[in-house]
Amino acid sequence: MTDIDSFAARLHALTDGRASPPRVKDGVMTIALDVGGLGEAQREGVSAAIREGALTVEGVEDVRIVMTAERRAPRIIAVASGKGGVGKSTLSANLAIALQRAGMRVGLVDADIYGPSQAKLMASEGRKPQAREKKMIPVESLHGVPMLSMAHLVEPGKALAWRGPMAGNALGQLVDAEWGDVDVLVVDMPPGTGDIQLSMVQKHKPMGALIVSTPQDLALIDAARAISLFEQAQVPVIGLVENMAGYVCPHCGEASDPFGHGGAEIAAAEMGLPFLGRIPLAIDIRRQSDAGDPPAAGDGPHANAFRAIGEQVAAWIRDRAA
Ligand SMILES: Nc1ncnc2c1ncn2[C@@H]1O[C@H](COP(=O)(O)OP(=O)(O)OP(=O)(O)O)[C@@H](O)[C@H]1O
Repeated sequence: MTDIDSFAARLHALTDGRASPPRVKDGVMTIALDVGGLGEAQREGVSAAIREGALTVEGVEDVRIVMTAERRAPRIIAVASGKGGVGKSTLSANLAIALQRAGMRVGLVDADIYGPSQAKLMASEGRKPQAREKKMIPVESLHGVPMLSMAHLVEPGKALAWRGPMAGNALGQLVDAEWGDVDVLVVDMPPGTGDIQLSMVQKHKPMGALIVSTPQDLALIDAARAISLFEQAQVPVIGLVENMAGYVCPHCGEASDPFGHGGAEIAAAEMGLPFLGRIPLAIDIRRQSDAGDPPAAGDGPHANAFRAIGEQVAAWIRDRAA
């Protein structure tokens, strides 16, 4: 026999937070289950598992599962780094596209309130979000990923002189927008471990975080700081990505490692975290990013590098959401 509290904890894990807290009256346990987005077989599988577990709770003779199709908020995947300029925004944009190509419904939020760059990277500059019932409606990007960034709200080139709480509110508006049937929201975090990052992990509870670093020691020390922020907030770190690894000269073909080689993979192993892959330092990646044409949307070795990372993240999300 199980007690109701331990069953409630198991229920949460079993349903990925889709179930209401269980209530028992006259031997009947009642649970509301949000089945929005679940297929028939998944609904039946989850219901059967709930029923089986519920009947082991002391005093429960029958189980009533009320299915609701309430839309749930998208799951958040935060892309973070300790240091600025290591390629978070580049990875976020390409990850969003790679996840979409892996069959997920993806949205993108630029949480870099003071230095937004996603509108440029995703070719959606100049678009203005509409609002419905006080919620923003994301703008469409050229690549079919709905997105929101401060860049869609403020005039280009204007500096934002906001204090922490205002920036936190702005982030809330971007994240709690009208995301429709989006099931995964990739959030491009600002660098470091300040107010926005705290408000992100505390208020918006990402499902997982991806950490980007360049291979050299200094960047890795900062990455460790970002990892510890997520770990303290009990946000699982999906893994580490090494960016700007290895440079192949487009003229002579000679390979060099301006920022060192393999540092992030070693650091990931030391911290017991998965290493998800490396993205080379390549002029084409910079050029295409500046032109609003993320490599992941095309073909070739760079697209493949982002796709391989996207597939691992998609598998991680599916594992957790199953
Ligand atoms: N793998 C790469 N090869 C070549 N250039 C790259 C690569 N990754 C990123 N860049 C370039 O480096 C610059 C910084 O990248 P990006 O803006 O993605 O970093 P960031 O960590 O988001 O920066 P910030 O801290 O300012 O938000 C950009 O000009 C980008 O095009």
